[in-house]
Amino acid sequence: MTIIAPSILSADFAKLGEDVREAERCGADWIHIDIMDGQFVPNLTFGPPVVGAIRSYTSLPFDVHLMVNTPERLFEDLKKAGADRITVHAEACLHLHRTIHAIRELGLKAGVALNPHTPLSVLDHILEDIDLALIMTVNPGFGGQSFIPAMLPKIRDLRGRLDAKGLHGVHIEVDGGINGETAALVAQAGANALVAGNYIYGNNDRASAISTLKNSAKA
Ligand SMILES: O=C(CO)[C@@H](O)[C@H](O)COP(=O)(O)O
Repeated sequence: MTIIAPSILSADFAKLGEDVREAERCGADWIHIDIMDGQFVPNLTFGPPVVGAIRSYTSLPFDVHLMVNTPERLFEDLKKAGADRITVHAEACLHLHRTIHAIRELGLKAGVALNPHTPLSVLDHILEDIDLALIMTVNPGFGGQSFIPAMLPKIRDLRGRLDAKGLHGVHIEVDGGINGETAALVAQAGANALVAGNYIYGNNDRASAISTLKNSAKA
């Protein structure tokens, strides 16, 4: 079953807790939380205190996507705030293997995100060490951008590499421009976790948006 993770970047920041609760009621599987530092990406969002503030609104796993430089400085605070999985950008980590293990040593699931231009080969020697690979299907920083179709062969290639190594438990997550049409394409290519911001939070009927994503991914 495909995992649907609404990105709260597109939620109403004035009522984040309620929007997170609603996502759970509407059938979401994870809550995707975008933390941006205004340096690694041009946008700035929030940090661990806000993650902690919304924790009591849902029992869904918190899937934290760190678009920040030196991400390791946030790990302990994010754990205390209730994060379940933390994804760092390969481009932001000089010592990626060490960084991933620092997440796992806290008892959290570890993911690595790749910008559209970053080759899969950066994951070659750490595939066994990760719980999730996040293929960015837009350039990170903003919601509401258009899906980059050139990411489809990248997803397919990653699925092949994971299968070849028998790593069936590693999630392939995609993020950016996911809607009813692109959900089907990325799922066919091998993605099993779909992040969607605008498509869910921009829709008055969020339950129907989530079920459309699930059905498209299944088709
Ligand atoms: O990480 C990001 C953007 O950098 C995403 O999580 C966006 O929030 C996705 O938004 P949509 O493209 O689905 O509107």
